[in-house]
Amino acid sequence: MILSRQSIADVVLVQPKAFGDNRGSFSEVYRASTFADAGLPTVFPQENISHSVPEGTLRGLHYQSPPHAQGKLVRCLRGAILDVAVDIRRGSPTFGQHVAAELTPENGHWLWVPAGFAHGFCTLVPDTTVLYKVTDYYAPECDRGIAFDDPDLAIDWPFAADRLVLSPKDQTQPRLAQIESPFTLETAGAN
Ligand SMILES: Cc1cn([C@H]2C[C@H](O)[C@@H](COP(=O)(O)OP(=O)(O)O[C@H]3O[C@H](C)C(=O)[C@H](O)[C@H]3O)O2)c(=O)[nH]c1=O
Repeated sequence: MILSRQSIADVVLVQPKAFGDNRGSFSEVYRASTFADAGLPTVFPQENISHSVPEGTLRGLHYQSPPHAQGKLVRCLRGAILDVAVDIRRGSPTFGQHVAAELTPENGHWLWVPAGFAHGFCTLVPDTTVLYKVTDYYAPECDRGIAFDDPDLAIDWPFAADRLVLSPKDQTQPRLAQIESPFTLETAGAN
């Protein structure tokens, strides 16, 4: 299992090793000791699966505010996504910058998105299933969002806006400049 810190060092791409043979393959996709050695959390009290039918389904950009901020460990079980993590930690030298990674069952990668980041993905093909482990429980009162098309974020989504499928909530999220992020580099913590 290879853990690679990305252009924003707190975001980590996790690449499990696959053992192939004539039957198919086997991978250890999570090992607490490896995560602990890398300074990543090892307690994920909730796990989510979302299934998106149309290609171009965009879920995000979401985060939970403290006291229920969530780190997310994201993988794609079927189909393909462009997964995006946006640094919203006030005082961070990479505030407003993002990491994007293509996640597929074929590459088997996870993306680790720490608390203090807004998260979203866009499906690249129909019938895409995403599984993600989170470091705190769902708290609807702490559910927050940022506009996927915030020009200050300059995220290069794979489809034009008129081909994207969004929830009503995600069609009306505020821009990052319009909110006061509840996170600072100190409160969100590095990991
Ligand atoms: C997130 C969540 C949602 N729900 C319920 C609330 C709604 O009745 C329904 C759909 O929720 P929502 O439209 O917020 O689902 P997504 O748009 O996929 O939201 C997720 O999308 C992006 C990618 C994220 O990173 C978050 O994990 C999460 O915000 O599931 C729950 O019961 N538990 C949960 O943990």
